[in-house]
Amino acid sequence: MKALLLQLHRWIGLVLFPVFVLIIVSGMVLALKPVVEGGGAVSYQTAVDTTALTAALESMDPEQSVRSLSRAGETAWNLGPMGVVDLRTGEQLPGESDVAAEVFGVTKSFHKSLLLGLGWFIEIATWAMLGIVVAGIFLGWPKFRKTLIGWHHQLGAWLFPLALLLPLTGVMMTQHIWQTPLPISPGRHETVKLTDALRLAGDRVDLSTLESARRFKFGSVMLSTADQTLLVTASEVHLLQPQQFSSKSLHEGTWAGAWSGWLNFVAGALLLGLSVTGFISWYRRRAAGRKVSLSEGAKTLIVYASQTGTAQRLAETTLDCFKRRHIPVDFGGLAAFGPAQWQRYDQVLVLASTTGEGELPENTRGWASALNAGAMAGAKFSIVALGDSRYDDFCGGGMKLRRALLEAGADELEAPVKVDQSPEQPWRDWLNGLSQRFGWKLDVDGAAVDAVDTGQDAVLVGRKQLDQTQHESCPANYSIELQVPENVSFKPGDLLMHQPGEGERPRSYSIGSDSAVTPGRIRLSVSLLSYQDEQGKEVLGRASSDLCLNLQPGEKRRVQVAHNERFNPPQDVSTPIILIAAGCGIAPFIGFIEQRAAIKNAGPVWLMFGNRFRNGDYLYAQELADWQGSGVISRLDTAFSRDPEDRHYVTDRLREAGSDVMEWIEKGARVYICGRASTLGRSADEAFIVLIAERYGLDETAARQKLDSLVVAGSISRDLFD
Ligand SMILES: Cc1cc2nc3c(=O)[nH]c(=O)nc-3n(C[C@H](O)[C@H](O)[C@H](O)COP(=O)(O)O)c2cc1C
Repeated sequence: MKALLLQLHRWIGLVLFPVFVLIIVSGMVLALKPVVEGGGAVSYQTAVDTTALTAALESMDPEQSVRSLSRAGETAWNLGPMGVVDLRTGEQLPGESDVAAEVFGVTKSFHKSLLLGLGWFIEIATWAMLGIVVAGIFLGWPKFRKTLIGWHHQLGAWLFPLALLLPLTGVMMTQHIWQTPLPISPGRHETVKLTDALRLAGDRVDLSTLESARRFKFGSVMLSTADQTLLVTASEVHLLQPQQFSSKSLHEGTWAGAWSGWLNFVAGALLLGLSVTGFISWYRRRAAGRKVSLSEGAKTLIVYASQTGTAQRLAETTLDCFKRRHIPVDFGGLAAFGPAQWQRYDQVLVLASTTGEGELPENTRGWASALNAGAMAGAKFSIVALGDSRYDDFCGGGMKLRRALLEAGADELEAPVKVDQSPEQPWRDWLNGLSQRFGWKLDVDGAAVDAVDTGQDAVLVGRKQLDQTQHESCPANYSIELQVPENVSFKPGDLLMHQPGEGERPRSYSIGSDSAVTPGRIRLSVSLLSYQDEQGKEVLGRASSDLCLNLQPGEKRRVQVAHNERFNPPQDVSTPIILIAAGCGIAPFIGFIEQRAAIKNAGPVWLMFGNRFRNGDYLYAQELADWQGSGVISRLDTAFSRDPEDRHYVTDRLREAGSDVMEWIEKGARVYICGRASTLGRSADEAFIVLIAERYGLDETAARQKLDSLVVAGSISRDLFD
């Protein structure tokens, strides 16, 4: 229910945002009317001569087109389009017309119908605004956060009655609720002329203090004197009972003169603030999901698929080369452009890296696997695949993408370029080749490419076993602390590359600390791998045994930090996070939680952790309990699959808490999943597909697509290993 309310609150707010701004701003101008008028009219010495007034009107405006007139001096009257006229002399007083009245008049028509006769639309928008404000209060009491959306929540909650005032009274006005009752009702009425109304009323009541006369509903005329309001029809004169409080006086801010005007002005400012902060927060979140740049008339598209940022930086350098020659190009992450968009360009330049074991970067896999045969017919591309030949599947990710593109019918412009570690020279050759072929004349050789990071020494400063391996089947897990130079920057979720021996492929370990919190201190959580070789002999993993057993305190190894931006904690520390880990997948999350523990007002953390036995391999049990005790972890769910009294996996917890998880995501939470690809990775995907399908009533294919889009938008990030 809350989820539905949030969707309504958000989407109605976004769709009607421009209309709300127009209504609110014009309403704020109108709220100043009682302020400008000071809550009371000027009092005059001279009694009004209604005979002179009607005579003036009849001679100057025989068609009776004037809609309203008001007193502008002792003997002067503002006759609308005819300006201000002195009744004694019949003289027109130029420049004396009431500017404020004109401004308020136009603004009022705008506020009521956008000057386009759209009264019905304004009525619907007012209902919608009321609905949004009411839905907002049902979304729960917010925690204080110093972010734009944090202010949106706080202002909306604390000042709810003020936010409600204008839309509620607006809707009441349109429904004629709590208004001064009118002695006349809709129907066929004869329209009374202003002059006739003045005569008719003048015969029965004293009009010597008349202040204004204006056409009113159903052909009537409303007259205001210093102490009375009269409604005149063709045959009758009604005295209206003054009513201080009504939906109209509250909406117009006239119930207490200037004060109530100011109050409504502030209420309008509040509504404007809520609309704008809501809109900007939504826009920022959306923009963060896609870094795209588009140029008018672009014939070339540059896309990248990057895990640790190298392919992205290279793609940005490629973009710069075009920009310097003033050649329009479009640019962005692979997943930001649908297959059909590729066909619009003469050529698409692709830079794609490899991660895992020959995989494409996380957020592009769904895009590539969704390509259907023929979907890319007519698209032309050239690909640079980044990789490292020390891995078994050299440039496997880029090559997978290339195969998928060719199978979908795209044409390749040039042979693919495979890059082994340092991309600089092969990239220059590739772009120079394309530049010559298409006559772009790019200055590729003048472009500066980031130097390849050659790594740094890391010294072992601490190591402790995280579990008591009472169970043969459990691998031993270690927390390892390494000291690197303090100028090396890293965030939780970045990878530490460690090469156990010459020519061997580097292994990557997730970093569980933040250089901003513990400068130079890299924390890893490493599982000591062991397997049986062909002869059935127990063999230890090369890299893990080097870190867990061989490396001695004070000894060093050459390591490299690979940034993994998609798996770093959210930049906005108030963003709620859900961390799902199995076994050593807890590694980065220790850093995530430690980072939040170091900050005040950090957003909520929900950790789901699973392993085999509570007693034995509940990694970091004490630290997690402490963080839960101090409120840093707001929710902690565990699952121990081999404990007879539990026998659950962490993904069972995910399934059980599914509606809460989806609600968190809808409210902007980010989900991080870390563990083995073959176990946690696969079953978390399956769980999410079921949850999404149930929540939005989708079939499996559509739910899978939605999951892919959540991954692309950064709502769900995975760091999986084998
Ligand atoms: C965790 C990890 C796994 C990798 N796996 C492979 C691989 O299987 N095959 C390969 O050729 N390169 C592999 N690489 C090397 C990267 O593709 C290479 O460093 C590339 O320049 C990274 O580009 P990126 O920063 O844009 O992701 C791997 C790198 C990392 C960090």
